[in-house]
Amino acid sequence: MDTMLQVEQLKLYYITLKGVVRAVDGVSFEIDRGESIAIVGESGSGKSSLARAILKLLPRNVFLYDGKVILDGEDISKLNEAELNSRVRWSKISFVPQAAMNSLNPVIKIGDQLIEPLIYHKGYSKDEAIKKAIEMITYVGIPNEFINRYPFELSGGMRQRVIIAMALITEPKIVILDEPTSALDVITQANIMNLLKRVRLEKGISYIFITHDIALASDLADKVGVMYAGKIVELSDADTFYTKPLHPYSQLLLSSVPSLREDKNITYIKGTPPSLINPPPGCRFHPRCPFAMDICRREEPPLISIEKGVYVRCWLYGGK
Ligand SMILES: Nc1ncnc2c1ncn2[C@@H]1O[C@H](COP(=O)(O)OP(=O)(O)OP(=O)(O)O)[C@@H](O)[C@H]1O
Repeated sequence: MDTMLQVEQLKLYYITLKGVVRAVDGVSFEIDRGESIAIVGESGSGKSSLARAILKLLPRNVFLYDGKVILDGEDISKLNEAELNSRVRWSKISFVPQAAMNSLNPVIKIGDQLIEPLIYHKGYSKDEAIKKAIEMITYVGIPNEFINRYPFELSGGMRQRVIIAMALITEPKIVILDEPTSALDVITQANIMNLLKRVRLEKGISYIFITHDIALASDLADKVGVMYAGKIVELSDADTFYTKPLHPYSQLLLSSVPSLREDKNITYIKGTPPSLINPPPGCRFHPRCPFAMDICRREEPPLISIEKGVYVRCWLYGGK
């Protein structure tokens, strides 16, 4: 197949007064052209940090940034800011950060905000950019006269559509969406999900969809990566993941989701996610794991290959 993005042993550590936070600790996965992955996990597991590490959008307190991010054959983790801005960010990968709809500039009209990436990253003239902005805003389901409105004149769902239009306007190959529906009511959430599905189908775009809501992720993803304490603990195709989750953490995550179709017992995951400054030795999940064995407390499990495309980081599946 045609690999679009390959993330290899990516690490992003932060330095703080309390110590080094290992937010992304050796994450690897790949996606083919047009394929999508959902990265799921509890709050604080490192999902947003992973998104920023892929784009090399690093805060000032970085302690370590390491690994490879190979996009369309080029390792973009080695590029400098100027190269990333001119050739990669927006043009090849767009990023919709958490709560992006609230970060639209309140004093600039929607249209002027939409054309910015085209002018700065794609070299469009203003007239060409306006034409494209009108086309895009209509495509995401907003009447074109809204390009002359200010963000406060739009509902939350409309602002999220504007953000999606902005992410798509430069025709990137990959869009990273960090909790794209979490601030919206359920009906608007469903509408935005439908829009994202349509975009995917029509434009053949790849998504990296970051969420703590695994039920939502099931709608969009071909693959699922479960993050726990900075590491991927299960990587699988979506069908296998939702029908036969392997890692005890994945099983607990899935059984904590209520379902309208089945009468099932809802369980919750006891305890809290570990500190990323002093994570537990061995498997980072062992203090919360109902199946923890001796080895889990001592040695970190490797990512074990179960079948093609299905990996799990758990001693229950072999090893020593
Ligand atoms: N700049 C930073 N400096 C220090 N620690 C940070 C920084 N950014 C994030 N962290 C810490 O890194 C860990 C991972 O955070 P991150 O936001 O990546 O997780 P997340 O899974 O996306 O969580 P959420 O869903 O709540 O956003 C957390 O412990 C967080 O407090």
